[in-house]
Amino acid sequence: MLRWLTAGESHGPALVGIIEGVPAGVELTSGQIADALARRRLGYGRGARMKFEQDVVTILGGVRHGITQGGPVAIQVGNTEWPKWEQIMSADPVDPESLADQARNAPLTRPRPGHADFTGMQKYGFDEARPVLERASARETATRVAMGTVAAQFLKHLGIELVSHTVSIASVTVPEGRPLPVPDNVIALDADPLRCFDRETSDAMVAEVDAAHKEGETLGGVVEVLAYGLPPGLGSYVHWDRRLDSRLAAALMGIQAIKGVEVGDGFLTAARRGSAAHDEIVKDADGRIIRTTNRAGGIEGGMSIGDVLRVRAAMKPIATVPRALKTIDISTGEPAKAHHQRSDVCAVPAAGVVAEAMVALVLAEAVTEKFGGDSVAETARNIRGYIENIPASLDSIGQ
Ligand SMILES: Cc1cc2nc3c(=O)[nH]c(=O)nc-3n(C[C@H](O)[C@H](O)[C@H](O)COP(=O)(O)O)c2cc1C
Ligand SMILES: C=C(O[C@@H]1CC(C(=O)O)=C[C@@H](OP(=O)(O)O)[C@H]1O)C(=O)O
Repeated sequence: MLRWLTAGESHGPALVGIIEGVPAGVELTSGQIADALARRRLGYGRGARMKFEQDVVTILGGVRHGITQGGPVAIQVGNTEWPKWEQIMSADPVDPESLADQARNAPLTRPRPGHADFTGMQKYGFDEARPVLERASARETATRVAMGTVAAQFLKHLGIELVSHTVSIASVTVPEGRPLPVPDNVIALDADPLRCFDRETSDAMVAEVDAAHKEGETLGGVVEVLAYGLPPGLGSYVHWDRRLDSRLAAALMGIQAIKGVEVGDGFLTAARRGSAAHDEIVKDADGRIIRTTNRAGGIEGGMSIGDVLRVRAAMKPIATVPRALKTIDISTGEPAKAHHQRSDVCAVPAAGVVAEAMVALVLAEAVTEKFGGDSVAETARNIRGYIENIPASLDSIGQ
């Protein structure tokens, strides 16, 4: 069993994550986690905070000399902005006088539409939005990417690799039918300003972000995560919460600002006729059982089928719109404009990296569930044994 938790606030001293159930023997260094966090900071359209803040990674437990030991892996991601927030976000009580003259401490009484601010105040009994936004902020996704790096390293040992990329920014979309990016494309993808593999589309996306920025607007978009090298049979059809697709959907939907998830061709499939909607089963020249297409995105009956996994997530436009939206000032009861200090114009490329981490975590959990193993060598052996025991009449792997 693999489980994980995150804690920490956007402007607190640090974020922290613990992942439990990672087998021993996985190669993991703080440098790898720092590299993954740097990828999350990429993307044309991200705000000022990405430039002046650093993610400081410390592995607090579970790893020795670059190898997991089988115990919980604890990772701290320090906020370098902490000194400015030390009093406002202090865990221990502070003298209210010491805060009085700091503009930063002004109560946030103009809740921002599209954020957790207003309902969070109602639900938790706060008279301003600071305590809500501190935890609701997507700053927390730094920890998810750190946890996801552990999962991805584990999967890599088993020959499973992930790729994420940007499919659309607002209405600018990669044309249908382009070949999917493969793990070898990752460096080029990360070098693209929007993490989009299609040069022309990427240029159009940059122009779209510039136009939105100029007009005080924000943008959303769609990201896709692909997983290569999965064995057939992760997840199950026997119960709804064991389905791999339902677990992936929940994980992706659990990312701040994600409003839709598709598996494979998703909503497009609903508009097709049955004969053009599924992936027919045939034999190739070597007698191996293959699919003619991958419209299902590598999942049938809630299980991986051994083909490329393909899931998409749709992100809404950033809710802190510079051209501020209407709200009510809770301190006066009067109409007002929502609080706005700064924000990303577009965080879709970063959301792709977060989505990749969430998919890695779901897949790592599904792998440990099916194959177990206290060491990664044992997990790999169990996978090999399973594959070797699939009868020749059902062989879709070509062992
Ligand atoms: C990587 C990432 C960065 C984000 N950056 C911002 C931001 O700078 N400003 C903002 O208002 N929302 C930002 N968001 C989105 C908010 O966190 C999100 O809109 C808010 O939590 C409410 O969305 P929800 O209703 O889906 O929870 C970001 C989301 C992600 C995934
Ligand atoms: C700090 C990060 O993202 C933040 C997510 C976020 C939000 O409202 O979700 C709002 C912004 O923070 P602030 O309101 O302090 O400018 C982003 O910078 C990060 O991703 O590391």
